[in-house]
Amino acid sequence: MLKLENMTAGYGKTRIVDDVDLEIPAGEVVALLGRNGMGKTTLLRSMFGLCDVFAGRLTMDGTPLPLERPERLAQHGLSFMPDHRGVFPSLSIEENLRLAQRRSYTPPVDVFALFPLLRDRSRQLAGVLSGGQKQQLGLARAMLAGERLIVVDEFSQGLQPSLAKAALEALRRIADTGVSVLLVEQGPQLPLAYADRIIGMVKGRVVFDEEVPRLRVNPEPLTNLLVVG
Ligand SMILES: Nc1ncnc2c1ncn2[C@@H]1O[C@H](COP(=O)(O)OP(=O)(O)OP(=O)(O)O)[C@@H](O)[C@H]1O
Repeated sequence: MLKLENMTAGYGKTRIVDDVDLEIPAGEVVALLGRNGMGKTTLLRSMFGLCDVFAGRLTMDGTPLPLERPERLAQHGLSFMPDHRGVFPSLSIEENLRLAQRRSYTPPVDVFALFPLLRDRSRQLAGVLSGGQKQQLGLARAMLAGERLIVVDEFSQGLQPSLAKAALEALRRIADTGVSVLLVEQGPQLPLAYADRIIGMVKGRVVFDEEVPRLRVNPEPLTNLLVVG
């Protein structure tokens, strides 16, 4: 179980994320939704020491974790794919994947079956890939590294719909083995189909946290979140 308590964070002196509590139990896929500029990216970044944190605590299964950069938290099995995908452009696809792979962990999903491009072009530099192709590499890296937690910003950015669906199904299978998954997504369709919970964010605060089956019956909170704000 990942637990984030009283997170308040931003940039310089500006507070963007305001006193957010978040829980993601092992085995759950949680989607974070909200209109542009509401602080979703900043909330994810705050967990990985990538913005200024004014207050807040991160624990995994009750053990406090430092709010440190992704490469440090990777040692604990926590992976983060940022909105710019976080791939190493001057390394090959193969090298990018090898760096992400944990020695003692194999995810329950074959990333090459999911994204055949990664095998077909394994020797090519990541820097020459298109945005959608980098997204596939970034997601594969997150799946290989996230033994306990996978955090993904802008999940379906640049992916064709069938691939986005397959990738989320894969994350669902990974979660089913006890991994916590948190993803930011622009639209509600994929989260409504595959997530367990949806968290809504407005102006740096969590405004609702609802089980997906309830939202399927009554999507009003989602409509308010994404249309009215
Ligand atoms: N590096 C930065 N320095 C200063 N302000 C920033 C920085 N990055 C983001 N912001 C500001 O923080 C606010 C929240 O941005 P954030 O990217 O967290 O929102 P978001 O909900 O992820 O939106 P989007 O979907 O557009 O990415 C915005 O007002 C943005 O201008």
